[in-house]
This record gives sequence, structure tokens and C-alpha cells, in this order.
Amino acid sequence: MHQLTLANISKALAAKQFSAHELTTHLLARIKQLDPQVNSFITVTEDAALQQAQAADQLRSEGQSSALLGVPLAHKDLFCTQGVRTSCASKMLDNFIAPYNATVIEKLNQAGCVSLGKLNMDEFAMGSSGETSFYGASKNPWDLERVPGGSSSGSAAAVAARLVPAATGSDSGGSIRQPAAFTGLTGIKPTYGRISRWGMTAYASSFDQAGFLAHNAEDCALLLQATAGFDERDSTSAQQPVDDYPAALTQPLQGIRIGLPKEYFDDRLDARIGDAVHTAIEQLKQLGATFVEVSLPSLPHAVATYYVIASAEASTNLARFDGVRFGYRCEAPKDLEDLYLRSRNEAFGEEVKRRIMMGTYALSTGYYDAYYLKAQKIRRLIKNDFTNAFEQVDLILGPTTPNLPWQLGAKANDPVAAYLEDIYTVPANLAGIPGLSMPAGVIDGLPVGVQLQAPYFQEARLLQVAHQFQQHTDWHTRTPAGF
Ligand SMILES: NC(=O)C[C@H](N)C(=O)O
Repeated sequence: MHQLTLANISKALAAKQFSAHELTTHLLARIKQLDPQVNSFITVTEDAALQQAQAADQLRSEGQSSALLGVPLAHKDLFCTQGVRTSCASKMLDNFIAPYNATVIEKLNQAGCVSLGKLNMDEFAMGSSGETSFYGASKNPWDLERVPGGSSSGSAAAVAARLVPAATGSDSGGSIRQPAAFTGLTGIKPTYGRISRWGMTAYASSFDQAGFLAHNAEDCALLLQATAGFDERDSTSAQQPVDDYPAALTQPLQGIRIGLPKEYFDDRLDARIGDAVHTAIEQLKQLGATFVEVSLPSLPHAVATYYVIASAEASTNLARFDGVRFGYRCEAPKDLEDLYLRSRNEAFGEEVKRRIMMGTYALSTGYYDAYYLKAQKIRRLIKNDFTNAFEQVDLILGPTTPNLPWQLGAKANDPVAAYLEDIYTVPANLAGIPGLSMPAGVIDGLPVGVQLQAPYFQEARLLQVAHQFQQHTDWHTRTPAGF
């Protein structure tokens, strides 16, 4: 049962091959048995999951049959879940029980999904390895000594280890696509504003976007269908009509023009990953796609631009954690200032503090023009690069990451080295366009991801190309040994 995709689980539930309760019981047992190896869950909501499963079975027995009814999922621990701890993998929120559901959670609940619990992540989504979590690093099921990527580290590890068929994630600078690439999954980051951010803990508000990690494009399409759309509680959510994503999957690729940004294929890229990307290009050509070279000339500035703006936004967003209103409060404060200082100092991890300091510096008088304002101008140039490229092509393709998953601890003392790993993923967030990573190879036993990027609100295109690719390849069906 744990090897099935979400779409196949849906069919099996409809055909009464097993019940949602049986499936949930099976996955909860796997979590107990195997999660100690990968550390993907922060909280397992066993009783609530079994109740949701029973309720879904009851509805199916009464004739209801919507696609996600009784399908198990788990959620990145930054989505507010009513009555359940929502920690953001921080000591700051270790004791925080959310009083309401995020819109994403609400919509998935309404669709009948069963939630198995909350997943590990980098603290407040700041990281590319999962190692900044207060609850310890998640491990990559393909090699337990390597990182699964981040910040949706637990989402990636849990789905790759077949503990849950799919999971929610969030992506501000690559947090869905990079861990999907590192663990052999398909991960979609929709257009900024496609899915409501309401109830998703804010890190860098002009970048944050919810999305999914699953085994294939079809499963991502089902989840996106259930969650995309305008939400009056998120003023940045888009009014744009929602496409029929599952219907788009079956469209052939004839006539699709795909751009290869020349800046994505330089000596930063591990040549073996470059080879895997070129093999994928050949396969897509056989399916009818044509390829041309395009240019994203501002790419060399993307990482610096992203980290200045994201840290600036983080420094203001995280000001709300003051020891008074949310979460951790230090023991016996002397006065109000001591309460603020010690609560924040004792409860935030090193990377979170680093970003708060970088962001505060970039926003302060005298430095604002040199850093924040300049970064905003470069952000516009990066957006313009994509606009120009999309005048020539329908999609852009390249590697998701420059390197394979690294050894746990290898970049722990070198934050800039970790930031540079985000080179291919941050541009989509800077521009706000959608991106998807799909598995396209295995090197030395480690998965490789290929990234597709599309113009605003063209998630259907991304899913179509990935689905057609997956009809002719089997990288997405591989399972790491031991799981
Ligand atoms: N949150 C993300 O999308 C991950 C990115 N590496 C960051 O630390 O900001």
C-alpha cells in the first residue's frame, strides 16, 4: 500500500481494495518503525488521523467519491493546524498550539484528506539542508548520512521513505524544489499568490508560496487543484481563474518550445548533473518539444539579491516573536527589555539569528539604499530577464541544483556555501513564477532533479510536461533501499 501514488490510492479506495482506516493504520505503523531513521515527523497525530480515516470511509460507504477522500498526507510544520502544535521547527514555537487552520489545511480537510501529522523542516524555513531544525536534522532516505535538502526536509524525507504518499511544503527560495530533487520526488512551487498564504507562518512574505512534494506530476496536479484559488484572507492571493490541472496532463508535447538558459550550464554545475539534464532534454525532444538557448543575464546576482530581501523580510516578520504573545518566554525576566532579549536569544537558533541580523542591517539607515533598495532593483532585472525569455519560449528547463545532496554537517559552518546551492531555484521566487522539479536520474545512488519554470499561472504547462516525461521514464518510481 505504501508504494502507491496518491492517484492510485484514490482509485484503490474507490474500488474498495482497502479502506482509508487500513491504509492509515499501515502508514502509522511504518512511521513508528522507520521514522527514527529519517526523523521526518515532529508530531504524529495518530488518534485524529484514525478518526479522519474512519469518517472518510463512512462517506465513501454513503456513495461519496471525491478524488482525495481518505487519502493520507502530512504537513510541513509551518502550516497552522487547529489544536495541533505548529512549531516551525523552532524552540520558540515548541509549545505553540495553533488556534485555527491555514487555508491550505482547511481546503485539504474539506477534500477529505487524512493528516498523519506535522513534518520536520529548517527552523522557520531558513535553510537548504534541514539541519537548522530544533528537533534535529532529517536524513535523506537514499543515504542516511546525507541531507534531504531543505527547508521542506521532513516533507521530502517522509514521502521518499514511503511514510506518507505526499506532503505539503513551502518554497521561498527553493524549499520544495531542492528537497524534491535531493530525494527523487516531484515538487511544485506554484506562482506567487496561486495558493493562499493565510495560516502559513511568514518567513519572507514576498516570496513564500505553498506547494507539494509527491511521487509524480499527477499527484501534484490533484493537490494543486484542491488548494489553488483566491482567498479573501490573503490580500496577495490571486484572483486569476484556476485551470483544470489533471485534464492538462494528457496533452501531447508537440509544438512546445523550451528554453535552456545558458547561465544555468556553466562550471558551477556538477557535470554529471549536466549530463542527466541533457538526457532528459533528448527524451523531451522525442516527445515533440523543441529547445532553444535563452539568456537570464542577471542570474549571477540572484543569490545575493534573494538573501538580502528574504533576510530583510524575515527580520520584520520575526519581530512578532517577543516572548509576550507567542511561544517561548524566558524564566524570571528582570524587566520588559530583558524579557524580549532573553526570550529571543534563548529560543531562536543560530541561522535565524544570523538572518535577523543581516536583515536588520540591510534595512537600517545608511545601508538601506546600498543593500535593500539595490536588491529590489536587481529583483526587477531578474523578473525582466524571465519576461524576455518567455517571449521566445513556453517553458524554461535546467538543473534544480548545482550539486548532489551533501553529507550532513558538510556546510553547517559555512552558511554562504549553503546559500550558493540555491542558485537555480531563487530566480523563480524573485520573479514570482511557478517552478517544478522532477526526478531525472540517479548518480552514485543519489537522485537528480530537473527543473521546469513557466510564465505566471502556467502550472498546467509544468505539470503537463512533467507528466508526459514521467509516462516515458521511471526515475520517479524508484524507491530508496530499506524503504
Ligand atoms: N526557504 C527556502 O525556500 C529555502 C532557502 N534556502 C532559504 O533558506 O531561504
